[in-house]
Amino acid sequence: MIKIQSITKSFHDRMILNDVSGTFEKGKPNLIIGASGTGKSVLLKCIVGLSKPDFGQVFYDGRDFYEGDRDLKIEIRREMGMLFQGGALFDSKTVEQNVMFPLDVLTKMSSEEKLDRVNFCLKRVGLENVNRKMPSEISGGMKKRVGIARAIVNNPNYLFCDEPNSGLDPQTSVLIDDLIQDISEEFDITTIVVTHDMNSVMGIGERIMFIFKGQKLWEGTKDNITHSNVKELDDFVFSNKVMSGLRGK
Ligand SMILES: Nc1ncnc2c1ncn2[C@@H]1O[C@H](COP(=O)(O)OP(=O)(O)OP(=O)(O)O)[C@@H](O)[C@H]1O
Repeated sequence: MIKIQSITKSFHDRMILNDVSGTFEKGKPNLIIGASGTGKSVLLKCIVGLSKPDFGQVFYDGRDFYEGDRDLKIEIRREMGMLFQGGALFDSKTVEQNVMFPLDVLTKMSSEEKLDRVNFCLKRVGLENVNRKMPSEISGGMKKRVGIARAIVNNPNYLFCDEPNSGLDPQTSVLIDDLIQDISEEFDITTIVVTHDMNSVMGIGERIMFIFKGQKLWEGTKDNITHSNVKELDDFVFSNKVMSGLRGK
């Protein structure tokens, strides 16, 4: 479980995050949603340690990340897997080399052990016989799968996905969402997904935190998101044409 407490962050005297608290549970995807520019990515960066909050704490299963010493930070970082926007694969490396990269950097595993683990993860995301392909030779959806395989290759306790569906067609998006959900459950990972995709929200939104102008205005599930009585959330949810149609607008 990840717990955040009173996360506050400004850039050049402009407050981007204002006193955001909450918990992200193990074994499921926890969604952070909100409109563009509302502070979701900054919040994710504060959580993973890429941007230090001006105020507030982040606890990884009780371990205070920012108060911890260098060794604790390294230990927690080793337990993180990240899926970046666009997959962020190394273009000059093969699929196999891309997925193996964290093992090369973070472990002392033998070549055979690394290859076994890479093949296990590629199989888990539904990719086989693509080890020697270059990223330029595979589709956007396959790149995302490779990104997921790389994110889980080192057995993370925590998985962070920033807009995992960007650039994907709706059908492929659903497959990627389902994969993220299944993997979180199967390997008992605390997963945080940043998204503004209502399809994802209605698909895998068992735990949702809604951010509006740097503040947490609501949290709940996909089942109660449509009757929250929070105007800003309604505006966000029903700006989606499908959702608006369901509401009978
Ligand atoms: N390093 C920075 N310096 C100054 N301002 C920043 C910095 N990083 C982010 N911001 C500002 O913080 C605000 C929130 O940005 P953020 O990227 O978190 O939005 P977001 O909700 O993730 O949006 P999107 O869905 O479009 O990615 C924006 O106004 C952005 O310009």
